Amino acid sequence: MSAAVDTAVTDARHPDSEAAVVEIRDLNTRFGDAVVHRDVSLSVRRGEIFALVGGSGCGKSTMLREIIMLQQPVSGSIRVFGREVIGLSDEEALPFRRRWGVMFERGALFSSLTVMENVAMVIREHTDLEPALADEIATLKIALTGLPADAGQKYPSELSGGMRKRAALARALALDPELLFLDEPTAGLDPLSATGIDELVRHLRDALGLTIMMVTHDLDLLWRVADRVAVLGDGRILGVGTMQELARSEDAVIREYFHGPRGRGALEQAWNRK
Ligand SMILES: Nc1ncnc2c1ncn2[C@@H]1O[C@H](COP(=O)(O)OP(=O)(O)OP(=O)(O)O)[C@@H](O)[C@H]1O
Repeated sequence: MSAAVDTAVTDARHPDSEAAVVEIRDLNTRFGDAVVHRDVSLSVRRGEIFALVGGSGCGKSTMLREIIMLQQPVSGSIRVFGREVIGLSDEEALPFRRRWGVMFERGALFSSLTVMENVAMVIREHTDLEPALADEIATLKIALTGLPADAGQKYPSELSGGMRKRAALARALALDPELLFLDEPTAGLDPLSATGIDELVRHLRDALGLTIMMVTHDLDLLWRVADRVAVLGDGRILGVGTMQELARSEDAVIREYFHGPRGRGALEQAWNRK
């Protein structure tokens, strides 16, 4: 591992608590005998786009699910906005759920509702706003994601994959979150649509001052938007740093990830863009 990545790992293990929006310490997760996370520690700082990467089945989505309280780890600490979230009741979890937005891999839109109804539903569920005002806010959120004005009246099945991702993002933004979780935001998209989502993610962070934590396999997305990246493997964090730092790492798994055939292609494109 290079010195730069070493420093970054140390930094992640002893995060600056004040600036950390998500802070994970000594997280252990097991399913039966299968160990998924062993003493994993990392932190996501306010305002950054932080990505979690690693091979299939290494526990990225599980970690996301633990942070958003859909699943419980065996042990460890997960602090969000400075407060421990492990073990909270549904009622105690509600104020947290209002402060973050989540976009799941498959969008998780209700197929029987229009895009507008999907977004407005979240606003109505969590606020006392009049339906007309909830619809107005939903329209704004839909526009914010770059969808055309008529998209609100369409059903998810009438949209392209890229438009569905945008609609899911509009729903994740419904309650003006400070923190956004994205699970594979570009999965299943053609390169052009994926590039549009890359730009949108960065634009939303800059325009709304969001903190974004995402799980992705998309190396182009990582090069384009991630401020810092954590590589998960063998239950541990193998390295944390900028893409430039990680690309210089001597860790065998990280090297394979960044310098294997797919990684090389993305690396070349990243250099060509400079
Ligand atoms: N509820 C569960 N019960 C049992 N095993 C589970 C459960 N959820 C996840 N696992 C296992 O935990 C491991 C990590 O799964 P997870 O979905 O977090 O991986 P991932 O890194 O997100 O993978 P991918 O990149 O393929 O989406 C896998 O071996 C998976 O089979």
